Amino acid sequence: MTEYTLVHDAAQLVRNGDNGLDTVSGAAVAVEDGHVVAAGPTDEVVRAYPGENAVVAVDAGGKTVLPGFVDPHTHAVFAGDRADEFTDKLRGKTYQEIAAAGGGILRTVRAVREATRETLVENLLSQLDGMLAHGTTTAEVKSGYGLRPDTETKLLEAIREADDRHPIDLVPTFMGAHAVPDDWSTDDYVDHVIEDQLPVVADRGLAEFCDVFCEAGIFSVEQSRRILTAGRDYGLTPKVHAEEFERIGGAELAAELGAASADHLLEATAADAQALARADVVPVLLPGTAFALAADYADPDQFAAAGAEVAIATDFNPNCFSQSMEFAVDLACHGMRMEPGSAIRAATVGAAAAITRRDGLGRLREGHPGDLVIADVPDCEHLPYNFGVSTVETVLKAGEVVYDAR
Ligand SMILES: N=CN[C@@H](CCC(=O)O)C(=O)O
Ligand SMILES: [Zn+2]
Repeated sequence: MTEYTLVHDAAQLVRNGDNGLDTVSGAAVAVEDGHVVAAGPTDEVVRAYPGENAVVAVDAGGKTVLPGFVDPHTHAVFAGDRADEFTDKLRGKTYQEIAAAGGGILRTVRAVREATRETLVENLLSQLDGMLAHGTTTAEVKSGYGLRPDTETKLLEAIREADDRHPIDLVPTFMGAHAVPDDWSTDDYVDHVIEDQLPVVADRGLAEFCDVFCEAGIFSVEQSRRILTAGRDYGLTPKVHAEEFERIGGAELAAELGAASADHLLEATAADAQALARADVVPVLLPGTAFALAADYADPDQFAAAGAEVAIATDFNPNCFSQSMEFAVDLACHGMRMEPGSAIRAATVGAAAAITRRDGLGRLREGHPGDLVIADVPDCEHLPYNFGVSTVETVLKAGEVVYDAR
């Protein structure tokens, strides 16, 4: 007899179709060998996969079943803490002023350079527990707090080890171009990233994507192009931090290079949105960052109007200290004014596309990964409607219960 997991009698199941959520009421999902083998009305599913023969059967009566969240933009591996900078921001300091005074990214770089690999792994595992408790089953994690070959690889090795030890699937991104270290000219540091960091990262197969903080005063479009093109030559797919504080052309660069995603986009224009959509680059919107910076939110409508599959992410980092995709969905609705269905799609299918997983991750359909969340809400509209609390009750990864708050 085959071994399968059954989740049955859900008040609502979100399957995600080619467009829209494709919901089913009174539904069940069966998962075998890590993949969905049936997802639809409970009576149809249990006819083929009866509860009494299931290895695990979970009654989702009155609750909503949705695909596990994919978080496509995090800086989740770091050491130290910057809570005092949060208070400084509340007192009126800007992100750039804090960075210029020795805080910000370079402060976390100092802490990471002093930390052992084991500490970084333990820190990341503990953050992943928080992410899982809010429904994340796959997450991208960037390096970028090392800024030297040894410390960038230390971060990426920590990501690899945490991936082996934690149920959340991790997708590693090399981001040596996250900031310019003290005592370097930007051009020299760009050469260093290309000549001394990228080859080591690529040779050791430590990353899938290469990202750059393309921003006024950090890396110009031309410098970003050099790094991303070199990364692409090593087989790393480009991603771009684009138009966060100033619009300098990062979105156009992402379109030109066929990047997997362009992220932040607070200052992006409708023309940028169209360029991204034409090039099939996923706009990744980070409502938590705008919330933490008290900045204006990105405008999701301009990306949707251009025909893009929009993604949302936490941007979890010491400046945006939220591990929760549930909160990202809440903010996408309450802050960016996305409708609940659009926000949930952006946190699943859209987010999977942002890490080039367009093969079924983020959908609960036959043949697709059995990663799912059972939320204690009668339908998915209630998930962001009931903001500020966790509605995630149970999480299954590849059909196995990996988190259970019941
Ligand atoms: N904008 C650049 N990088 C991060 C912030 C990292 C940090 O402040 O430590 C971001 O995506 O928001
Ligand atoms: Zn980022």
